[in-house]
Parts: sequence; structure tokens; C-alpha cells
Amino acid sequence: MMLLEIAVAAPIDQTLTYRLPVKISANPDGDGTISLIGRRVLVPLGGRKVTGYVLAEDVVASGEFKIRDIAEVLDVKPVFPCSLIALFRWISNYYHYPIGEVIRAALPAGMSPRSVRCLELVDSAREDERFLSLPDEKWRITLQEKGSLSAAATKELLASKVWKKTIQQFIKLGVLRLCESVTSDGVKEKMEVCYRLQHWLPQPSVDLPDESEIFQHYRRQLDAELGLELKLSEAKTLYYMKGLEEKSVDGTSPRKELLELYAGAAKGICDLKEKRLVTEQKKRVFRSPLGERLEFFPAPTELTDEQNVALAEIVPAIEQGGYTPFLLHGVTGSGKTEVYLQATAAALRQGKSVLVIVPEIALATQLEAHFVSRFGEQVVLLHSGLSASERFDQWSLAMSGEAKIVIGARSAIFAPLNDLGLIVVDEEHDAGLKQDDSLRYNGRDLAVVRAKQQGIVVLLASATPSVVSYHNALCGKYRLLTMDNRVGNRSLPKVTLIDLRKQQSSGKRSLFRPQLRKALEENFIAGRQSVILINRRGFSSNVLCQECGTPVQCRDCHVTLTLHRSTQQLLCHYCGYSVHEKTVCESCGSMQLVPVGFGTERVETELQEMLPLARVARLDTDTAKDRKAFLQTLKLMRGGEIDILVGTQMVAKGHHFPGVTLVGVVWADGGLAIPDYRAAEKTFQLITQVTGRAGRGDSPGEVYIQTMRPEHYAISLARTHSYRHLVEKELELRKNPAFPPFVRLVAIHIQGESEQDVERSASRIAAACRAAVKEKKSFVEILGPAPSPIDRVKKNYRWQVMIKAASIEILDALCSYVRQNQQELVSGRCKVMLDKDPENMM
Ligand SMILES: Nc1ncnc2c1ncn2[C@@H]1O[C@H](COP(=O)(O)OP(=O)(O)OP(=O)(O)O)[C@@H](O)[C@H]1O
Ligand SMILES: [Zn+2]
Repeated sequence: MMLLEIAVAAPIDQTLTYRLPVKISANPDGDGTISLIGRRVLVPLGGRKVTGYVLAEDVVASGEFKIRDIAEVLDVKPVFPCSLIALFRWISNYYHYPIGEVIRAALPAGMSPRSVRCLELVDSAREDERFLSLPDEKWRITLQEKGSLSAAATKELLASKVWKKTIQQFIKLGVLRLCESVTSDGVKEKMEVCYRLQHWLPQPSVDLPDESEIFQHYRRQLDAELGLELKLSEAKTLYYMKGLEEKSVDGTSPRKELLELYAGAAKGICDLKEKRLVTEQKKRVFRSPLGERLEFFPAPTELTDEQNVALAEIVPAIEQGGYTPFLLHGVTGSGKTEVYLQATAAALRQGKSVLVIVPEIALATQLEAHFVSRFGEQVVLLHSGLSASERFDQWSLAMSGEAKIVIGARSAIFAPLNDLGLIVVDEEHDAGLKQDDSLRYNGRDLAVVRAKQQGIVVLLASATPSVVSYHNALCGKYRLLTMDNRVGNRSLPKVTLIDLRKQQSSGKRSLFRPQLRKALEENFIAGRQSVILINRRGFSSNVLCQECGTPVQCRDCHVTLTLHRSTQQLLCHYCGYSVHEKTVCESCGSMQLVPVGFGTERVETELQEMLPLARVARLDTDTAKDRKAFLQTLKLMRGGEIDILVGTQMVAKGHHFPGVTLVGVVWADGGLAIPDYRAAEKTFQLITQVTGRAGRGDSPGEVYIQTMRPEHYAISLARTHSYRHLVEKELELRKNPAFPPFVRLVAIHIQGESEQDVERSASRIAAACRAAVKEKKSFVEILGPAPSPIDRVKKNYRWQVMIKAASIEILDALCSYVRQNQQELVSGRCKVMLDKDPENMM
């Protein structure tokens, strides 16, 4: 009898031991060799049954607890590889999160295969009188006619108060039985018909005056060189196939595209197939989420010197194997993507697979096109925009080893790739890599941990690495690679600061100062594209009562509402609460409300007024809600069909828009006022990233930055592209008072509907932590308790205690202490959440 170590999907910190009873076969297919590790099982826990994940077999019981039997094996094959188990254990320890819940969070939601139970009428009991004498309910008739019920009908029946008992009795009598079956959602990969040339064919000459002559000539050429006596339709088909072959990764011509070029190819192909000049095959298609074929990017003819230097370090590390972390600091447009592609090729040559993590889905789509152009069908994309069945598809392709390259957002760090050789993290500084609720992990940090555990290469890359990562590189924890120059000797754009403190001279007040205005007008007239950054969405950031000055606030949060003119709403950006824009002041009842401040919508409106003929588009979380529309906007921008793109930080990240020559920042220092020790770092990163969108094509770029604080180092250093100076400055400042990288942080969040309970709990937690660290010799500091900067969200009051410590062990000891004593420390229905290495300070 085998004992199993199982993580249950419940808030329990430890794994549990269960027995695999003899009556349950681990391998119903009769294959005795497959291990249970990585599979899901159903186990009794208290009075219910929950999903468990098998982490180890043949374990030894501690003898402390009574060991129970597992109820069922849910999967016929593992759903995650053994190599991930160490990562799950690490995450559970590090983030102080129950291990079963870690695994549940790692597996795609609603992932199949899953087990379902169906009620069946036992064959030999078809004539059972007791059963036949039951009332003519729909379920009974179905059972009698079809022999079984669907999983949904079974579930409903077993939950019904009226029939539950009866069903159970009939199961006991052996008339009915419950059958477990494993299903997967029926979505298949998309396939298309392709044709392949079976013969070498000469290159057609194209410098003939008209088309029909080209085809005639090609027909004669094929006859002369290869002795093929072809009909004109056949020669014409071959001519187009030859063209498509060159554009494709694997030398095939998709039927759909061929017919679009030449309708007569349908007939031509039939004849050519008969003559065995062409064969037909089915191929998996990779479509962009827009349903279109992905753009094709040819490989560059040669690498830049800096790319060569970087790869001369990365490739041997991949070939030799072993844990090697790299930090690639490459300025915007230096060709980092090509480095990822070459490194990937090196890993594939070793028979290894590759994982690419990006902070944002839009970037994943862009990278996907590059990777598919180079590696074809070996690439899958894992992201939250997929339906459950699509995600299952991608997941199983990775699990089976069919897909060698997985690209995805942070959760793709759990991709079930077996033979990893390389993990790439693009835009490694980006806050989007951190999950901000439930299991609060950082995808970049997990990439490093996974690489270390599996002994492989990890490549963190950014034009503006996080100060912490760069510090790690300076200390020798990571190997630093630098690319200081743009591809093709393009220069970084010239940046001009515009001081917003200087009075606007005369005329209408505008969000754009004359210099930026003029540049925008000239750029538009010259037929070039511009990008405008304003890191706030909505029309205005606040709405104030003109009579008493009170801002309109959310009903459930301590947050002022933002005016969204396009939907005529005042909207809470924290909980989504909204009221019509024509509302009354809560405090005095006046209807005179005035918008103050500005956001993307207002900037868009003003631009459109300023340049009525320009095609202006907006990119922010509001317009990005519709994923298709969002990707469409990016595509139009790349294709030059938008003149001015306005947006939040979304426009700043990693996009390659070759036509953009002008970038404007409406208000650069808004982020400096946020209570976050990284406010300057983040401001610098945002400006540098958006600056990097200019001048990536043939024409050089220029950038105008409007700011109230032109002398602030985050802004003046961004003007001169001085990343290393910024790091020096930040490291100096973070020594005292101490902040990461010199200390580690954990934020303890306490939330609840009763303000008093929350405050009391926070105080007790802070006091308990203080008492616990009294004796400690190394540096530790407990800050708070204090209300969070946004101290009420969705009816919940929020307080926090922040702990800084020089040693991670002390932090961990305090976290464990708080969790273990939660019952005594926390009042009423308050919730406590630990956020290690917090990213969001609000
Ligand atoms: N060796 C090369 N020769 C010619 N073109 C190249 C080469 N390497 C990269 N490129 C091209 O240079 C452009 C910029 O490269 P890429 O988008 O990778 O920049 P990046 O370093 O990722 O910048 P960012 O940080 O802004 O995302 C792309 O169009 C890419 O195809
Ligand atoms: Zn709200």
C-alpha cells in the first residue's frame, strides 16, 4: 500500500499523507509504469472531499496522524512536471502561502482534463421494478433510454433535496452507479491545408512588361529546364507557390492564401497533385487574436557588435548548462529581441525548451510574431486572454514537449516545460510582473528561482533595469551585459524639457505648451507619427463642487471619482463604482460640479481640436478592455494609420513603432508625489521608456517633456539618458533611510469593514512584531501601524504595518509568527495579507 505526499487545495500550510488503496488503480489504462506524481486526486479532508496534488510517492508516515485513503485519481496523466514541485515548495515558504493554494494558482483556472461524475443505469438492472416504478421524471426517462446522465444533470440531481436520498439508495442496491470520467474541453488546435513543392523549381523572371507574359514565360522556362509540359493554370499556380514558399518559415503555401492570389489554383493544384509535383498536408495555424496571420519578421542579415558580444557570453552558458543569471541592460531599440531569439536558438540546439516572460499581453503578442517567424510551430502563447479550452491546449502542448517555446505573462512562469534550458524575462523592471492579489509573487524573481533550481540560464532584460536588479549585477550576483547603442547607428532621441512653472503667455490655456504644440503640428504636416504620454486615464482626475469645494468621492472607497466623458460617468478606479456625471454634491447638495485636472480623454479631445484632420487614437485601460480593439490600435499604429497615439504607460512599453518621430509627455512629475520609495526610479523608467518609442525607424526622434520639476534628478537624468547615474543616485539615497536593495521589505495589510477592528488588529500586530524583535541584533525596523495611503476600498478599511529587515530570516520569522498567532492578533472579521517585496505601496 503506497503512501503519498499530497498538497490539498485548501488553506493548510503543510502537505498531508494519504494512502493509495488497493482498490484504486493509479493507471486505469493498465500501464503500470506511470507515476502518480503531478496528478490530481480527490481526498477526504474533514467531512468533505477536496482536490489534492500528488507531490511524492512512497513516503514514510510520521505515525502522528491517522492516514486516510484517497478517494479517486482524477488525472490519467500528470498535469505538471516533477521539476515544478521544488518551485511550488519554495513559493509556499517564501510568500507564506499554503502549498495547495500555490499549485491551484499555478494551474490555469478551469483547466482540463478534469474529472466529472455521471450517473449510469447498470445494464443488468434495466428491468429493475423498483427503478421502473419511480415517477416519470426527466432524469429517470433519460437514464432508461440512454443509460446515463450528463455530468451537469448528475450534479444537479445529487444536489437535489428531493432525489438525493433515493439516488443513493439505488446506488447501494447496485441499480445505479456513479462513473468518473476525465474530459477535456473539446477545443482543438486550428488546422489549415498547405501545399508543398516536391521539385526544385527555377526562379521565375519578373521583369517582363505584363503579367500574362510572365506566366507564359515561366511555363516555357519550366518546360525547357525541367521538361515539364504544363498547362498555363499549372504554371501560374507554381509561380504563386514559389512566391509564398519564400515568405513561409517551413516552405509551404497555405491553400487559403494561394486561392486569394489566384482563384484558378484550385484546379491547378489538383492537376499538379496528380503529377506528383505538389503534396498536400495539414498544418497547425497560429493566428493572432485578431484572427489574422501573424506578421512575418525576417532574421537580420548580421548582428550588431554589441549583440555579438552579449551572445558570446550567453550562448556558451546555455551550452554548458548550469545556473547562470544575466542582466541585459540594452537601451531602447538596441535589439534585445534579437538576443532573445539567438539565445533561444542555442537552447533549442541543445534539445532544450525556452520560457519567455513579459509584463504585458500586448508585448507577448509582439514577441510571439518574432518567435513564430523564427521558430514556427514550436511556439505557444499562454496568457489570461485565452479561453479555458485554448489555455488547456497550450498548456498540454507545453507539457507534452510538442511546444518548445512558451511566451506569456507572469503566470507563464509556471509553464509545464520539462526540459528547460533558458528563461527570458523581458522588461524585467516592470511592475506588471508582480501579482498584486492572492498569491503575491513576482514573475521575475520566480524566473531566477526556477533557473537556479533547474540549473539553467536566466536572462533578465530591460532598457531600464530595476535598481535592485542592477545592484545585484554590480555585486556579481548577476552577470551584466550592456548594449549602449541602438541598432543601425540610430541615435537616442534629443530630449527637451519644458518648464510648466513658467506662466503661459497669452491666449487660450492649453495642456500643450507652444513648443510641444508646434512640434506636434509640424510632425503631423510632415506625415509623421507622434506619441503623447499622460499617465492618468479619464477626462479629469477630480470633480469638485463649485460651491463648497468638496470633491466627489466613491461610496465605498476613500478615492475621488474620475470623470469619463465618453461614458458620461464619474468612475472609481479602485472598485468600478460609478455615478452619472450630472450628480449632486454630497455635502451641500449643489449641482455645480467642475472638473479639475486632466487625463487621457481630455488630452485626446484637445489634440483633436488642435489638429482636426489628424487621426488620433487613445490607449489606456478603458480602451484596452476590448482586447481586439486594443490589438487593432497597436496594429494601426504600426501600419502608420494613426497620426497621434495618446495613452497611459501602456504606450511607453516596448512597442516598436518605426514611424514615430515625436514623443510628448504632458506632465512628467505626477508620479513623483506618490508615497513610494521607488517614485523617482519609476518616473525615470517611464520617461526613458516612452522616450525610447521615438526615432526607431529611419528618421531621428525628438522628445518634449513638460514638467513642474525640471531640476529633479529623475527627470534631468532621463533627459540625458543617464541610467547609470540614476542607479548611483538611488543607491546612495537608499542607504539612509534604508530601502531595498539594502534591506528587505514585507507589507502586512489588514483589512475589514469595521474601522475599529482593523485599527486594533494592526496595532496588535505591530506591537507583537516589536516585542518579537527586541532582542534581535541585526537591523530590523517596524513601521506603523498606519492607514494605507488609500485607506478604504470596496467598503473595507485598510491599514498596514511595514517591516524592514537586513536579513530575510528575520522577516520570515516575523511573517510566520503573525500567521501562527493570527487568531489572537486579529479581531473580528479582519483579513491579514502578507506582501513580500511589495510593489504597490498604496
Ligand atoms: N542585428 C540587427 N540588424 C538589423 N536590425 C536589427 C538587428 N537587431 C534588431 N534589429 C531591429 O531593430 C529594431 C529594434 O529592436 P528591438 O525591438 O529588439 O529593440 P529593444 O532593444 O527590444 O528595444 P525596447 O527596449 O524599446 O523594447 C527591430 O525592428 C529589430 O528587428
Ligand atoms: Zn470605489
